[in-house]
Parts: sequence; structure tokens; C-alpha cells
Amino acid sequence: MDLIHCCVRWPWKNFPTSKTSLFQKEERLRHYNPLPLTVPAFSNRMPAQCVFSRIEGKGKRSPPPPPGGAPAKLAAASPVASRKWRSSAHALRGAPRRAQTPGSVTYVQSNLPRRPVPRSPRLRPGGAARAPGAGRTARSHPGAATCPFSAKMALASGVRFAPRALLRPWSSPVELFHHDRYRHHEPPAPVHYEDKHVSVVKVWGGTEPSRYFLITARIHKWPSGILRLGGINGDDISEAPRVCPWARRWVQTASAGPAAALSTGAGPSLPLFLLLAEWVAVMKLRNPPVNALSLELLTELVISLEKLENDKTFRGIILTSDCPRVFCAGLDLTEICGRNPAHCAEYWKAMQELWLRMYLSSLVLVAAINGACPAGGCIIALSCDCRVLADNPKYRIGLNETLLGIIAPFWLKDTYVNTIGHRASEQALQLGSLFPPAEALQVGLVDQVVPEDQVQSTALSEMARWLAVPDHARQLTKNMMRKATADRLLRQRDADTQNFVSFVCRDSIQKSLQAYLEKLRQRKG
Ligand SMILES: CC/C=C\CC(=O)SCCNC(=O)CCNC(=O)[C@H](O)C(C)(C)COP(=O)(O)OP(=O)(O)OC[C@H]1O[C@@H](n2cnc3c(N)ncnc32)[C@H](O)[C@@H]1OP(=O)(O)O
Repeated sequence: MDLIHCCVRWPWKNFPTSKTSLFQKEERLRHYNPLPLTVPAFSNRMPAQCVFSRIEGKGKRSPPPPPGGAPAKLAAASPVASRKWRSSAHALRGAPRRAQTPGSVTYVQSNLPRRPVPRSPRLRPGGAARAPGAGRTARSHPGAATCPFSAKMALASGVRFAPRALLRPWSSPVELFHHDRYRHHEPPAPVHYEDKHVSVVKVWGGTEPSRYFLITARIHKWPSGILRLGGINGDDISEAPRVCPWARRWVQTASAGPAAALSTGAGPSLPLFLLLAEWVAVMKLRNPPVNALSLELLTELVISLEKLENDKTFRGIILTSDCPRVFCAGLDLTEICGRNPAHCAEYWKAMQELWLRMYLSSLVLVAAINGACPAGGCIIALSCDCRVLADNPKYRIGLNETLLGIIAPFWLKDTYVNTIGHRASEQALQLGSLFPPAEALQVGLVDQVVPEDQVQSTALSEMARWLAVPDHARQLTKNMMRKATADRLLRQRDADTQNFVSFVCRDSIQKSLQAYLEKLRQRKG
């Protein structure tokens, strides 16, 4: 498998953020979450059976629309406002269950294992149920079955159920994405991992045929902190001890406390980390030995990006490599060497798709470049919003296509020009330059060069900087800056594919690519 999603999530994601400082939020988290400090590793169920959390100030209850339509005063003052008012009133009447949200909302979370519970006859198929005789309503949900408090009780008390993700205990994106895949599998053999920062509490899924696993770990530093790590690969469970130290580093960075201001570069402060933890997914490329962009990896990347984009809990992705010393070696040359034109065309379309998706992503993408980053690897990094490169002279970055006897397509050239300017691109593209970190920083190819062990924390700090901007403003600006470049490819996608295929399928180019691959293999020997 090629990708690891590793997401650190805070369980109570619905605490109000507006009007509440992060420190207050942290205090509330401590107050509300009754889980004890230590949990025996691999206990089958968490000690707390069910937790009610009252979340206040989620919005005022909308007044029911008076029967006569928009008030006359409003109509007289502004016809537009009146029209808007009328349409919202209509929406309220049309969908009373959604609109009449109680001012104070109670979400129910349970950390009991799921068990089948017969559906309450009050619950209608499709998910909506009405509280008897009350204006308030609740959403029925399969997850509600896990809660020992019945839907009936909750409805009677005016509870509005949280969406599925909130009802699931410590939900994580991996769990949400791939829930169906591992839900029914037996738990795998226990993995024990414990140190002074983190202890593994439970491992979910992970047995064949599931390709996904999840580790729930407890962060000792934060009494109420639960860490969820997801993974996808064949030898997944044995990875746990490897994954955990990685997570531990994040915890250590975060545990430096609020004094570790962003500007020191020492990593984000604790509350900031908490906040970020809810929003940021870390995606690790894993296609050993060099993360070459095989068709499978390209496809997985596109799918994963799409899923993260659609999951509204995410605002950013940190993209990094799981292979030592290499971020990404670019196109997998074996996908275009000695292959038929149809395969090359399919491959190139996947490459275009990945670039388009990344370049126009509404999420903040930060590349934590922890290894060599030539050609296609550089394309991936360039389509991110920000690049942090590890300071190692062997980790060079750039577009070296000409050295292989091939040419960067126009959209890649445009991306290069947009990043480092016309003259620098002209030189670098023709010479096939691969820049060592200091030069890459100087030319503007990367935004930060930091010691290798600080790449992740710096990427997180950068993410914080980008996420400090309101999403809609940042997204529209990004679109404004990048759309023209992307549109150019969108208009000529087929022609670009044809160009690429007819070019790489030429005998001379095939010979040149073969020779390059051979050189790489011999260099190793
Ligand atoms: C059309 C425009 C768009 C994009 C163009 C491209 O992306 S073309 C691809 C350009 N890529 C490169 O030029 C990178 C070539 N690779 C390297 O320079 C080094 O491999 C690298 C990444 C610096 C890592 O060095 P390291 O010493 O760690 O590994 P090594 O060279 O020994 O390679 C290990 C095995 O991986 C194979 N390999 C390397 N790169 C690729 C690749 N791009 N595609 C396919 N396979 C690759 C290499 O042959 C070794 O194979 P092995 O069978 O183990 O000998």
C-alpha cells in the first residue's frame, strides 16, 4: 500500500470556538471529559460507558415564521431583504426539522462497542424521527444504537443527535472513510506500545482482507487526550510501534506548551496543536524504495485527496514521505518504458488528474519534504501551497526532465514560472537543474529549509499560519491565482495526453528512458 493517513483528532470536536479562547477550550475539554488518566492497554472497552456533553451557544432557535409572510415594515424598508426573508421563512416551513434547532444542543457520544439494537418503531427509514408532541426533533442514526440511552429517552429530553461521526467514539477520518471495510473484522492480535507519552489502548481492524487499521492511543500529557492513528498496508499491525513514535514526536512538540511560540520555530503551542489536530491530516507517501509515482500510487493519492476534500472537518493536509531519504522520485519510469500507448495515456491522465486536484485544492497543502524531490516529486511539491525542505545537501529538488531526454509539459512549466519566475525557470528547465536546499530557498522553490528533525513541526507551524486566514478568503484567492494555469490544461487535456504519448512512445525516447533507468540501477550496484 502506498499511503498512510495519520490523523490526530480531538474527541470533542464540537466545542464552540467563537467567543472561546483556545485556553478556555482546553479547560472545558478537561472539565467535560471524564476519562481517567491511565487506561490499561487493549482493554476491550473504555472505562467510561457513556458521556453526555452539553454544548451551549451553538446558535439561537429561529423564530417560527408568522403566517402572513414578511413583516410589512421589512417589505417597505427593503424589497430585497424582504424577498430573502420570505425565502428563508419558506425554507423554514418546508424543512422545519432542520431549521428549528434548539439553542442549546446536546450531543451524545458513547464509547461502548457497537452492538446491534433493534430499531425503535419511532425511527423512520432514512433517518429522521420526530419527538412526540415536541417542536424539537432528532435524527435517528445507526450509531445511536451504540448508546445505552435510548433514542426514545433522548428524543423525550429534546436531544438533537449529532451526526454519525460524533456519535461514534473518537471518530477519525480513516475510520469514517474505511469504516465499512474493517467494521466486521475480528480485532487483530494485540500490539503493545507504551512509553511515558503515549500508550496504545486499542487496535481496530487491520486483519485480512481489510487493508486499514486504526490505533487508539492515550496521550498521558493530556488527561483527556486520545490519539487516533490510521494506517493502510499489508503488514499493518506490526507497524504500530513504528507509527507511535512518530505520533509521539508530535506530542512532544506540542507538549512544549504555550510558551513554544510559533515564531521560535520550536513547534506550535499546546492549544494551537489541539486546534490543528482537528483539522489537519498528514498523508505519508509510501511506495518503496523511492516513492516513484506508479499508476496505483497516483490513483490512491487522487482518491485520498478527494475524500479529505469532502470531509468538511479537514482544512489542511501535510504531505510527506514515509521512505527514508526520498520524498518522491517522480514518474515511475517503468510505467512509461516499454509500455503500450494506451497504458501511457492512462498513466498520463492520472498524472494530470493529480496535479489538477492538488493545484486547485480548497485545502491548505503543505509539503514536508524529507528527502530527494526530483521531477514528478517536484510537481507534487509545487502544487502545494507551501514547501518545507529538510536541510540535507542530498535532498535536491527541481525539474530535471531534460536530463532524461523528455520535456516538461506546458502546465508544469507554468507552475514553475508561477513559483520561481520566468528567467529562473527558463534556466532551470533547460539545464534540468536539481537545487540543493540552500539554493532552492534562494530561488524561491521552497519556503523554508530546516534541520531534518524539524521538518514535521515546521510544516505544522506553517499550516497554522495558513489556517489562521479565513477559509473562504484564502480559497477564493488561491483560485484567483491558480485558475488560469489550471484552465489551460483543462482546455487541452486530450491534446496534452496525445502529445505526451506520441512523444514518449518514440523509439528514441524509449531508448533514452531505458538508458536512464539502467544507469540508475547500475549506480546502485
Ligand atoms: C514528463 C514530465 C514529468 C515528470 C518527469 C519525471 O518525473 S521522470 C522521473 C525523473 N526521476 C528521476 O530522475 C529520479 C531518479 N532517481 C534518483 O535520482 C534516485 O533514485 C533518488 C530518487 C535520488 C534516490 O536515490 P537512492 O540512492 O536512494 O535510490 P536508487 O537510485 O538506488 O534507486 C532505488 C531503486 O529505485 C529505482 N528508481 C529510482 N527512481 C525511479 C523512477 N523514477 N522510476 C522507477 N524506478 C526508479 C532505481 O532504479 C532502483 O531500482 P533497483 O531495481 O532497486 O535497482
